[in-house]
Amino acid sequence: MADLEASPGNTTDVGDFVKDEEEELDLEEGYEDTIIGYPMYAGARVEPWHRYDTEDNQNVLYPIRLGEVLNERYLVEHKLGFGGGSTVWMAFDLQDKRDVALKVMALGKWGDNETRIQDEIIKTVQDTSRLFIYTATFFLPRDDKNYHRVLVFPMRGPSICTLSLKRTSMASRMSAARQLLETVASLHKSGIIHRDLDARNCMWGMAPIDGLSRSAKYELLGRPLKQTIPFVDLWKEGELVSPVKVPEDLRTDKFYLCDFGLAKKISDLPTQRGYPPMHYCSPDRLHKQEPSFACDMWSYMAIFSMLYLTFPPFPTFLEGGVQWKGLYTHPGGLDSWFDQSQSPDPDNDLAAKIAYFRPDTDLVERQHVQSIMSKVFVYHPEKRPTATELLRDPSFRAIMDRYGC
Ligand SMILES: Nc1ncnc2c1ncn2[C@@H]1O[C@H](COP(=O)(O)OP(=O)(O)OP(=O)(O)O)[C@@H](O)[C@H]1O
Repeated sequence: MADLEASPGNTTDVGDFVKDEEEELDLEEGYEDTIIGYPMYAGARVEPWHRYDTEDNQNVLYPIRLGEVLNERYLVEHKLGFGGGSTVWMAFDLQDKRDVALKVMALGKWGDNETRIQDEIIKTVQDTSRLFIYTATFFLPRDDKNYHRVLVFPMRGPSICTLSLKRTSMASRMSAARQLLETVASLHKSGIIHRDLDARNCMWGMAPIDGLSRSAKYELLGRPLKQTIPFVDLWKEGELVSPVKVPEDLRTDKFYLCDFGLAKKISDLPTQRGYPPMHYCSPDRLHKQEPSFACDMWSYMAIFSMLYLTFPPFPTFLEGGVQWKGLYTHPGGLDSWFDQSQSPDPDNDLAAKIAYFRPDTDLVERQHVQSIMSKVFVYHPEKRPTATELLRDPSFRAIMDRYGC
C-alpha cells in the first residue's frame, strides 16, 4: 500500500462521465439482486435526480462534484452511498491527510436528529467503538440562505450483502452477529432505540488506504462513473456518481452500526415518522405501535438470519395477534398474517428454511438456530428477549461457541 504520491496531487482525474445512454441507464436505473426468486435488495446505484429539485421537496439534497474542496479542507474523491436523508462521499482530509466519509445531510429535520442522538450516545453509551460516531461537523450554505449539515466520519465499509456473505467464513459472520448484538445491548442500556436496523446500516471495517494516490484508490475501489445532475436547473454544479466497491481483501472483521437518523431515546416524545425496510420491520411497527427496544430485536434477528442463512429476513409470521388487526401502515398492505384460519406450510416453516439454506449443518446446530429465531420472531413485542437476554441465551451461546466467537 506504500504509494506515496499525495492524493490531492492529481487534480484532473476525478472519474469518468457516462459515454452513452446505456451507461446512463446503468447509473440511474434500479437493480435487483435475487436469490432463487426472492428479492434481496432493490435499489438504484445513485440517488434520483429529482431529490436535487427544490420544488415540492423539503428534503432537498446538496449538489456536489468530484474534485470539489468542501469547508476548505475535504477534497471529494469518490461516492460512498446515499440514503433517505443524505449523500455520503469519500473525501481526502487535506489537513489530517486521511480519507474520511462526509455525510451531507438533506435539508429538513433528519440531520438535527442524527446529531442530537449521536451527542447523546457520546455522553451515555459506554462502548462506542462499533458505532459510527462523527468526528467533526460543518455547514454548507445554499444560495437561498439555508444550510446543509455535514457530518465527518472515519471511512468504513462495505455493508453486508448476500453475494459477499456467501464468500465470507461462518466464523466472521457469527462474530459480526455477536458484535452487533453487543452493540444493540449497549445502546438499549443507555435508553436508545435505533429504529432502523437493516443490512445497509451494518458495515464491516475497512483497512486504511490514505497513503495511496487517487489513481491507486480508483484502481482498488472502482473508477467513479458520473453524470451531471440532469433536468434540474441547479444553483450550483453537481453530479450523480456511482459508489465505491470495496474489495473483500480490504475488509476487516470489525462490525459497525451506522445511521442514527431515526434513533430516539425511549423517553423522547413524540416519535417522528420512519421505518426500516419492510423485511426488517417488526409487525408491531407496521401496525402503528410505538417503537420499542423489542422492534430493534426483531430487526436484529432479521440481520442475524441474513448473516446465518445469507437469506433475507424471514418474511412470514409465526403466531397470531389480535390488537393490531386493521392498523397496517402501508397502503394496500395485507393483514393476512392475522388470519387465524391459515395453517402453517410445513415445507416453508423456519426449520425447513434453515435446512434448505444451510444443508451443511447438523441437526443440533439447526435446532439451536431455530430456537434463537423463534424466540425473537414473535408478534408480541413484550415476549421477545432483550439484547442482554439473547446474549446469554444457551442456544445463542452454543452457536457462538461452535464458530469460535
Ligand atoms: N462512514 C462511512 N464509510 C463508508 N460508507 C458509508 C459511511 N457512512 C455511510 N456510508 C454509506 O452511505 C450509505 C448511506 O448512509 P446512511 O445510511 O447513514 O444515510 P441515510 O441518509 O441516513 O440513510 P437512511 O435512508 O438509511 O436513513 C450507507 O448505506 C453506506 O453505504
